[in-house]
Amino acid sequence: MTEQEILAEFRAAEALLEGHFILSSGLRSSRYLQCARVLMDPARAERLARALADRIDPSVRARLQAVVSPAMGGVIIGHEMGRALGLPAMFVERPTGTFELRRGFRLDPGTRVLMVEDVVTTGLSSREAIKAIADAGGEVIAAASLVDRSNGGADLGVPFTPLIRLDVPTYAADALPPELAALPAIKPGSRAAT
Ligand SMILES: O=P(O)(O)OC[C@H]1O[C@H](OP(=O)(O)OP(=O)(O)O)[C@H](O)[C@@H]1O
Ligand SMILES: O=C(O)c1cc(=O)[nH]c(=O)[nH]1
Ligand SMILES: [Mg+2]
Repeated sequence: MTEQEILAEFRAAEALLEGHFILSSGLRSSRYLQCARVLMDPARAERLARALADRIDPSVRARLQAVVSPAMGGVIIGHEMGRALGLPAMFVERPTGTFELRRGFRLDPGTRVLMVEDVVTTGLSSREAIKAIADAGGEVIAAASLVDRSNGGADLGVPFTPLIRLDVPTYAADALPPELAALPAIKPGSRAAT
């Protein structure tokens, strides 16, 4: 799948949003990739997951034993990556504020895991998910996401494969450009605001 074809999928899903967004990290942006809209079409979700799975280094792919993704945004793409790779797919969630494996999901010690996100901006959620997987006994050997909007800034500590990289600026809340400050801010994601 080419970058143009991937972007066309996002456009067709009306997932490229413009406005004033409060991101998971607290940073602000005039653009938001709403992956839930992309993934609401199961055929599209399957197509994009197959394209993402194809990009993972084959020598890494061959060693993977499980997919684990951080809820909420990672759940659907994680499940589709499990389908594409023929692996079990689990998720970590944070009802108490810190990601943990619940619902009877478990990892045998040393299970080699692919951590799958929908979007990576600062990489904080990915790193938190990787720690939760390690705490549960898994070994994250690679990470993947639909979108990398970190502008090369996210170090996840493992090889990281995004389906598409998008160059989208972010701003500290106290350093907004005037056109952004003029718009009401909305926070689409589910991380509790601090
Ligand atoms: O790289 P980061 O700076 O951490 O930002 C990316 C994270 O933000 C979004 O999740 P969010 O925390 O908004 O919650 P959700 O997935 O539960 O909706 C997205 O799903 C990633 O997990
Ligand atoms: O950083 C985020 O919270 C974020 C950015 C984005 O474009 N899309 C998303 O789902 N989350
Ligand atoms: Mg998330």
